[in-house]
Amino acid sequence: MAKTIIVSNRLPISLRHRNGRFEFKPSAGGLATGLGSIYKSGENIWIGWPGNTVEDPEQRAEIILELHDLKMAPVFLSKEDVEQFYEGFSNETLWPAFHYFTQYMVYNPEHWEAYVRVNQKFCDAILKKADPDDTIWVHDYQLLLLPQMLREVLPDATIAFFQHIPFPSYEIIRMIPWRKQLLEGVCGADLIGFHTYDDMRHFLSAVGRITGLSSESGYIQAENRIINVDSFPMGIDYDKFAKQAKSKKTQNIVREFRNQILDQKLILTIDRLDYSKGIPQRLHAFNQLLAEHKELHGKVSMIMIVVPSRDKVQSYKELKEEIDLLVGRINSDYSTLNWVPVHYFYRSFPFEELSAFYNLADIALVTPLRDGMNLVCKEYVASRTNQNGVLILSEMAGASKELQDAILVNPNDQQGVVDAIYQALTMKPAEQKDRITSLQSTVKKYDIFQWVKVFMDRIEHVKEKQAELTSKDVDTKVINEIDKAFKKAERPILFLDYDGTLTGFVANPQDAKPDAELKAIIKGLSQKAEVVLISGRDKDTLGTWFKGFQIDMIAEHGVWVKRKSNRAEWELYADVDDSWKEDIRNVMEYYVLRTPGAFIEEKHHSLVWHYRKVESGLGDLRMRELFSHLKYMARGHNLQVLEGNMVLEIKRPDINKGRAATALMKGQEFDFILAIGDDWTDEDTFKAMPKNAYTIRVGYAYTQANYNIKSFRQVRNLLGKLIQ
Ligand SMILES: O=P(O)(O)OC[C@H]1O[C@H](O[C@H]2O[C@H](CO)[C@@H](O)[C@H](O)[C@H]2O)[C@H](O)[C@@H](O)[C@@H]1O
Ligand SMILES: O=c1ccn([C@@H]2O[C@H](COP(=O)(O)OP(=O)(O)O)[C@@H](O)[C@H]2O)c(=O)[nH]1
Ligand SMILES: [Mg+2]
Repeated sequence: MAKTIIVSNRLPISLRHRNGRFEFKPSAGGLATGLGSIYKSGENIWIGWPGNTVEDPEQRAEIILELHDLKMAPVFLSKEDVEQFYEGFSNETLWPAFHYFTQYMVYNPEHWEAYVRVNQKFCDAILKKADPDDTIWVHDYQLLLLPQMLREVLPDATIAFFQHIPFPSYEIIRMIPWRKQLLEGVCGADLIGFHTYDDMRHFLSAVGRITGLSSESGYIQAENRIINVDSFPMGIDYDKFAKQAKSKKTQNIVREFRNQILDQKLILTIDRLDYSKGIPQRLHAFNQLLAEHKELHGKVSMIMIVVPSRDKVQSYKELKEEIDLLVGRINSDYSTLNWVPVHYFYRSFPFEELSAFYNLADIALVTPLRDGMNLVCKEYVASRTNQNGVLILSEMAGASKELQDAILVNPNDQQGVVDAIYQALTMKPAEQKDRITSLQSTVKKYDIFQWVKVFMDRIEHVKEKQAELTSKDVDTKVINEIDKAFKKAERPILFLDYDGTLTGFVANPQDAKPDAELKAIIKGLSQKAEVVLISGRDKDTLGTWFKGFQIDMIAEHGVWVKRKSNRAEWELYADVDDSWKEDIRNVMEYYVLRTPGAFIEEKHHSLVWHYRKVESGLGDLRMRELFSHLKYMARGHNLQVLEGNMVLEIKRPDINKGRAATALMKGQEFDFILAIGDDWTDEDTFKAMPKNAYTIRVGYAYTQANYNIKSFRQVRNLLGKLIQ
């Protein structure tokens, strides 16, 4: 039976050195809890780094055995791996880039090499455990290359990826020299998840611009499959926090603390040591609050927990010093014998004590400058079982998209943060209750178990969608069937679209000339069958490229036809009334003037507005504007506006490839019909074909055709086989 493999840089345990031996401490982290039901069942497993360097082979063997019982398998990292892959590329290049701290980014090719090497190490470890049809769920920015590495060896595996940190705008991603490899790496997955819609749209835009893969409604069209990109805001184990808040143990700790701080109001902040968390900025705001509101002295204090993290990375070391200094300054400026403004702890706390802090705090001040999600704010909400307390939350945390009833602040607006703290300190119990109750219902509903379920269901959905599209793939069996039918036929006919079907796409349409291979194929076919080139191209280009070929040509989607006899001239196939063109051309020209790079192509029956040379993004925007403008005008003229690949075309609806193909076959009997095309204009051809025809759409889009085929290369192979 297929199994599920969870992969993350860190395993949900921590490995500690004690008395010359290693000890494991299982992590109670949200992700570990949420995924517990998955990796602990059946043959499933979690693969990752145990979080310490272990060189001794005997110790390694021991660790492997012990982890095996916990349903985990380790990937051992050497000291160099830790320095270059973990501290280096992951936390000195990707982390600052993805959190918009470009000033901390390091561009070190050795770090990049280590990143590739360690991703490969993870891949090898997985391959030792994985079967071809397993589901592999990869987590986070340390492993961006892994999905594609896995895909190359396990083409049919189900691979999903979730990123826990933000995905920044293309403008940031483009700064990374290895951006293309990184994006292509992630695109090895079938499903790619982010915490928020903004992360996902940034990702889609970067993929479009950097890899050239296009997408629609969250589906990327890769060469041989679709990839779904979606937003899955992660939750916490709500009941665990709510239950712990009421437990005897936690309540005892709360009472003890309360006895010491009496009726002081408490502001709680909890973060890993990280510049993305905005800790110094928060201290500055607290300092300003104390300067502005003398009446609060002795009545309010801050409990600041900073959990040590990545302290070998230079920017983290400096941050630690800055925080130490600031806390020292505030306390030395304001402390009295019985009041300390900032209680600062540089360590982590056990769950019961953490819960006690959440319980005690009148206010949680969560003001990261950037955060993928931020779970601390959700844990605070879940712990407020007395329905009071105020959450102040940064707009820059993913969680702010869901927690709209918090007091939302811009962490860069120091005065705004000061005002928010004051508002929280003076908030009436009734308002506190309203806000916290509403926050609780959100956090409770979208908890970590719901998150895992929704993500896993989505994986299944994507696989079904992929299967639907590839079920019609032209495989060897189909090729043989077509070949046999073709060779048996006495009067075969072939309708072949040109761009995207017989050749690939190029930036300049005039460069898509037929090469020697294609000419040979068409020539060969024309000796055995009626060959009809059926294209949207203008007649002069087609006529020049295929001069002297014994084939029929339909140009401009069916406006012109040229039969194969040598003396034949281009004939108008449709009577064309072009009186509408002037009005429409004027409008299109206006949009050309406003859009550098855009141009108009005039065909007999249509006008086409091209934007493939326009700055990416702007082209789309203008096209949408022009679309709605033209749609309005089209009604009056009985015209049809169609969106194509980087074009907007307006034309008469009764002229199309299907009509032309039908007219060409009229009164004749063919015992073999094959039609191949790659876009919506070819769908008209497919629809017009009799039932016994073979119809093939290039690419894995939804289609009226009986079959899909991967690319023009496979089309050439198929046609090549017919003339052998
Ligand atoms: O493994 P470390 O280098 O010690 O760092 C700890 C983890 O930090 C990051 O957490 C993020 O995930 C949270 C849950 O999705 C999210 O709420 C938060 O906003 C993120 O910063 C990181 O993504 C993990 O990979 C690290 O293990
Ligand atoms: O002493 C502590 C302080 C915090 N946390 C946990 O650390 C996590 C921090 O997650 P968050 O998403 O807020 O930030 P990240 O560190 O992932 O960037 C939360 O689940 C906290 O409960 C902890 O285990 N021990
Ligand atoms: Mg085409």
